[in-house]
This record gives sequence, C-alpha cells and structure tokens, in this order.
Amino acid sequence: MLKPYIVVEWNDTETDAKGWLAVHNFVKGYTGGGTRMHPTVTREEVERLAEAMAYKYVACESETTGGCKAGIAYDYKAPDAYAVLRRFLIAMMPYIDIGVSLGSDLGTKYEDVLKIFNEFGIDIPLTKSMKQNPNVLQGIKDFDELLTTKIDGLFLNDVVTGYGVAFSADEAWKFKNGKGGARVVIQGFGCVGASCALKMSQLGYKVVGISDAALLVTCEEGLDVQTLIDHKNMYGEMDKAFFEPHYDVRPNTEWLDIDCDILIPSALEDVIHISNAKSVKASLIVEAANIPLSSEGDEIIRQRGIDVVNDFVANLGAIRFYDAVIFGLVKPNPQAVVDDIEKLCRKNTYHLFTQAKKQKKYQREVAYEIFKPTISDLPEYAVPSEALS
Ligand SMILES: NC(=O)c1ccc[n+]([C@@H]2O[C@H](COP(=O)([O-])OP(=O)(O)OC[C@H]3O[C@@H](n4cnc5c(N)ncnc54)[C@H](O)[C@@H]3O)[C@@H](O)[C@H]2O)c1
Repeated sequence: MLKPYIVVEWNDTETDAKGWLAVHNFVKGYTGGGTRMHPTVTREEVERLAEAMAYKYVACESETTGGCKAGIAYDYKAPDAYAVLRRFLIAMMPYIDIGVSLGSDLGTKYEDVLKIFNEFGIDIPLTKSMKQNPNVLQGIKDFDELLTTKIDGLFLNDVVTGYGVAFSADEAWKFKNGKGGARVVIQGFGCVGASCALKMSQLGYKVVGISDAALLVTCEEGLDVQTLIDHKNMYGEMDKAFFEPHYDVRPNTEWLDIDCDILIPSALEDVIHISNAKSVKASLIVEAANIPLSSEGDEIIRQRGIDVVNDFVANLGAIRFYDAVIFGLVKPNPQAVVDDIEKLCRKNTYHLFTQAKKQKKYQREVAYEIFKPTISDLPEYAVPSEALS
C-alpha cells in the first residue's frame, strides 16, 4: 500500500486558519486534487482524501496523474475566506510549480482558485514537459473554453461530478433490479448534490428529500428539483420562499429518517457513522461526497447488506473532465464530455457490482482491489526524460 508521499502543513499569518497539502503519489511527475475549506478539516482527513484521489485517477483510467488533496481548516463563509485561500495557495506555489495541480472542492470555487493562479502567472498547473507539449496546451485551451459552457442551464464544470454520480446510481439500481421511480434522498445541494438531484429526476427517480447546511426538505411525491436549483444561493442553500406548501421542512440532522431506496451523501465526510448507520433505510448508498462513511459506519452498512457505489467510482466526473479534455481523449464539447463520463461511470459501476457479486464480497472491498494505485513516481524534475514520454 502506498503511503502519502508528501504532507505539508501551513499556518496562516493573519488568522488562526491551518491547512495541509497531501500528495499521495505522482504519476509521470503530475498529481491532481481539490482544495477544500471547512472548519472541521484535519490533516488526517486531507491524507485520506489524497489517497482516495489516487484511487480515483486509476478508476478514471488516467495514465498521467497521481492523487493529492489540500484542505484548510477555516469557515468558508467568512468574509476573508478568499484571502485565506489566496495565502494558502501562495504558500503552496513551490509544489504547484512542480506539477501539483490543485482545483476546488467543498467550500471553495474553481473560479477563485484560477483567479489566484492567474495573479501569479499560472493558467492551470502543469509539469515542465506538459508546458512544452502543443497537444496539452491545446487541451488546456479547450478546457478553459468548456469552463464557460453550460448544459441544462448549469456550468459544465458544476454538473460533471453530480451527473456521473447519477449515472452510477442508475447503473447500480438497474443491476439490483430495482423498481422504476425509486425514491432518493440527497444530503448537500452544492455543485454535486444539485446536479445529481437534477439528473436523477431526469432519469425518472423521485427525489423525496434534500438537505443543505441549514435544513432538510421532503416531499413523498418528489421535490421540484429545477425550482430548488433556480433559487439556491452561492453556498448551495435552498430558499424556503420557493418551497411548495405541501413540502415538509425539518432539521437537516433528520436526513436519515426519510424513507428512501437510494441515499446519496453529497456534502461532508464521515456523515454516516457508528451512531447513525443503523438508521439508514436505503438498500443502496451512492457516495457523491468523498469518504462520507466512517470506518465504523461502513462496517455496519456492510453487515446490513446495503450495497455501496463508493466515492472514487461514483464521483470521478470532474477529474475525468479535466483529464479527458487536457489529454485529448474526448471531443471538446459539453455533450461529448457528459457522454464520456456516463460511459465511464456506468462501465466501472457495472464491473464493480459484477465482481462483488461473483466474489461474494462487499463492493468497497472489491473497488479497493480493482482500482489500486501502484505507481509512485518522483516529481518530474527528478525523472529521466525518456520515462516521461
Ligand atoms: N465539486 C466536485 O466536482 C466534486 C468532485 C468530487 C467530489 N466532490 C465532493 O462532493 C462533496 C460536495 O462538494 P461540492 O463541490 O458540491 O461542494 P459545495 O461547497 O458546492 O456544496 C456543499 C453542500 O453541502 C451542504 N452542507 C454543508 N454542511 C451540511 C450539513 N451539515 N448537512 C447537509 N448539507 C450540508 C452545503 O449547504 C452545500 O449545499 C464534497 O465532499 C466534495 O469533496 C466534489
């Protein structure tokens, strides 16, 4: 098993914010992952997330990128959150400069990360050899252009992960011979939760419950997801003023009490744990968030025979988008990007469920075997040039 190759700790000079960069591995001198900001972030969490990224790049069929993650323990809603992110990224520049590609994650916005990079003369973090490769430079141009395109009224970058999760959920549910119009509960209504809810409703599922940082809204007949999206704020919080009169509003802590077939945690880590895992009513959990089950919670879910599409299988949409466009694996148009993610998420989910059934094992266990990262390269400046081609 690979260990985290680099872990860097940062202390802010102006607030009590603390942050970490964990590089799990480099592949061909390159590594990628998001930067999260939340008051509960810890070093251990960032290391676990970096490891999950390494598995995700394998599931993504990437031959060019290892996994890393950054995390800042700070309130993402604070007025100086952008300034804190900026100071963190400044401190990380030496790593970014050698092929650590940081994007956004929970609590940060990709446009903010790019704005800070641009201020320091970086477009998208690349290795030296990538900067000299005209195909990669064209891929970056295509990627930049795609960032401004929309699909179903939403920015492409904001739907790629959530749509992929929905395709994985649909594939798993069909594998289970689940009935049509199954009921779905989603925790989180940010980029991922909202777009996943939209695609699930387009695929004919009934989204009966959605929670955000402030509340839980439920409706047995299914929520009007489009209206909820049209009126959510920049923090992924729904606007009660647009709830229909027959909707039920409850504390967000009650999200596991809602009867459903499919549960999609799309917000924080470890939200299903030793004290609440027995309350899960769904027969399928699809992990849109990274590491949403604690290890004790996961053991209870496994023993209860609940099926799981784990995080790096379901939520690889954003990194596949990046990888496929930059390395020219897909035509640079929004529909082709979504089709490519659909194909990969369905293929991996089907493979995972088939193997788990055949081996009579829990899906997560099988996923950790199938998508195990095996490469741990040095940063590019230390790799002989022939090994990079
Ligand atoms: N954005 C991506 O492309 C991407 C890719 C892979 C994985 N993920 C993971 O998906 C998760 C969500 O990411 P995002 O980009 O949608 O974040 P986001 O910041 O856009 O949204 C987070 C959502 O979680 C909600 N939330 C916060 N605390 C909550 C609570 N206690 N109960 C219920 N909801 C709560 C917020 O209100 C918001 O709706 C994270 O775990 C992230 O690591 C994101």
